[in-house]
Amino acid sequence: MRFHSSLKRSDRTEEPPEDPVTDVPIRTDPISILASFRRFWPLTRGDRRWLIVIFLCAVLAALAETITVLLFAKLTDTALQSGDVSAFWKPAGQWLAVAVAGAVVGYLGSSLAVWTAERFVLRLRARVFGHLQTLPPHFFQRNRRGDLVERLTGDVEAIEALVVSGIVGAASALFGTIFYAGAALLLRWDLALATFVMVPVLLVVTRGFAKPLRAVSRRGRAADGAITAVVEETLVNVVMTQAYNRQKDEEDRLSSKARLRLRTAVKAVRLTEFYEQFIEVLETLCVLTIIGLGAWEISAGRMTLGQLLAFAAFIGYLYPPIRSLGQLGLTATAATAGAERLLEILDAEPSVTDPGDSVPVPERSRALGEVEARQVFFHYPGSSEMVLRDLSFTASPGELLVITGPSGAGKSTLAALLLRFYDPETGTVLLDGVSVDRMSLPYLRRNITLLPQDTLVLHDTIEENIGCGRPDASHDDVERAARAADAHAFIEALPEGYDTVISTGTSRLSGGQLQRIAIARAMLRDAPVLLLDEPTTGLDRLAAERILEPLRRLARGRTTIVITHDLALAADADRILVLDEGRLVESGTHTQLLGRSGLYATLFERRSRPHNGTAYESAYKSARPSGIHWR
Ligand SMILES: Nc1ncnc2c1ncn2[C@@H]1O[C@H](COP(=O)(O)OP(=O)(O)OP(=O)(O)O)[C@@H](O)[C@H]1O
Repeated sequence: MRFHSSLKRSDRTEEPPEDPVTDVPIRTDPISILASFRRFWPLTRGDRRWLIVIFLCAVLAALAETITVLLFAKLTDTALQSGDVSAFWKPAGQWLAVAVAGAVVGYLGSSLAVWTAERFVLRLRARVFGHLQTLPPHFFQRNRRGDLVERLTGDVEAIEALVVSGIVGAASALFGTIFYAGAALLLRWDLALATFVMVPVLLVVTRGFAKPLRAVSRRGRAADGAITAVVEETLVNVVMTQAYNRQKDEEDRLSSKARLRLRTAVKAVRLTEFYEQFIEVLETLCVLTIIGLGAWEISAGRMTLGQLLAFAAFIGYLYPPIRSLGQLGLTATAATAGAERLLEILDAEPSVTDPGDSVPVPERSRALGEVEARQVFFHYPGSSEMVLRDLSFTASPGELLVITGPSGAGKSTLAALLLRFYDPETGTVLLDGVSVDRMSLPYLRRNITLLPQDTLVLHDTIEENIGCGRPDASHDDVERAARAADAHAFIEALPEGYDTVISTGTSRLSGGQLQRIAIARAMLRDAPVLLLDEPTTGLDRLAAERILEPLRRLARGRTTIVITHDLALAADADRILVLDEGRLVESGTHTQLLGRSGLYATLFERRSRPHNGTAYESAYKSARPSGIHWR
């Protein structure tokens, strides 16, 4: 079987060094503005015609501006200098008409630019979010959730500033530069050339600012990510924070990241402000040069006052677009920091590929539920430790299989392989005799229902939380499933019943009640294979017993694989597999395994006397008749 050995950046064993303050890996291979642009430009597909319209608007707006300056010169030289009021109306009317036309195209261009930019953000966010959801569990173990959230929000917008607003701004600045420079050259090419010497100075200065700004932006983006990560982690663990009086520690943790953000923000502002003021001084120098030269030319009779004012206006107009071109360079530089962070997500590869339509099973059909592992060897990407070794077993349709063993034996890893979050290095996992890597992922996962240790709750109503097991389910279906899961009574007792909104961490429901909601969801889903990962973890014996009856109903007629340390659950399994250090060391029924005096018997013995006594064992024995029986 195929193994994905071509590890991407995020999978490498050798991790890049981390920034000591932001805890974010430092990139050693920064990407260029052009490369960032090329990677994200394809996302503008579909809006390129609007970009052309925006460019046209920019051309027309610059043209309108140029014409108004020429009309202003005409007015000065005719109506103002001669004192002939009748010469005022025509150029004034033309000026107004051109100004209105310029305002209309300006409005159109700006609105379209914002619309296009927002659509780009939407698409990019959807792309990154979509890709994120295909990534394997170990990607999320290595990246802090809050930092990923920041990438999806702040970094996405930074890239928009490069790709859409960037080129729109560049086009508008470029057309402005061409028109105003052209008009200045036409008016007085010699004077114009004399003032243009500032341009190379401007370019050199902009280049000099780009590198330090890029470094400071990268640290700023990383600090934003670190702040979001700390807030997110603190909110998720708020109970622990309060119980351990860690509020001050959490505040300090946030403050250290916020101070870094402050330092980088101040440094960035200082850099850009210094740049701005430097350009202001250059501009003033330029205007003074024009006035000096112009006064000399007027006194020699080679220039009219109107021409001088128009010329000065063109040069004055010329600087903002040149300056914004320079600023765009800085914005683009800052955006590459965001691009690097997003590409770390987009370049991370899913650990499995979906064969999609080339499935060897009828896509709509329901599997029979035979699950098999054949000589499976597996280690996690980026780790050389073999977690599963030569593992083979078969679970027949309808069979109840319990997988147990010491912590770290590889039980949850086996579940991850059955659901194909990973492919084995060698060996095969099969459903109904077909290797799982030959069937589409939706088909495979539709046929296996996972009930994980921590009940997965959507921030939604109970109705939706159960109903998402089968999207076309009616309220009656939901209620039937809830009754079968022994959840109906407590749901009905809630003031808002099935419309009660629940969410992870803030739910009003107990662990056992949440489990029963998850069981109802699984009932609706009605998959032939059921994978239960520690279904009784976190529940006391009474609550555990209470969910066993609905679990038993759920398991009926399905292949059920229960991963558990709770050997009370193992008693009625058709077969128990005992894993140790990734190997299958024992297999048999509860009675057979106890008789062998091997690892299972030892684990059972140890778990039966957790408090220097036999309380658990006697409770277990007495509990058996009431609810521990699966069948
Ligand atoms: N993402 C990962 N990357 C590298 N190693 C991992 C990863 N996840 C788990 N492991 C390692 O794989 C081994 C098996 O872990 P697994 O969670 O499957 O054990 P388990 O039997 O389910 O343990 P427990 O009963 O405590 O849940 C452990 O040594 C663990 O450290």
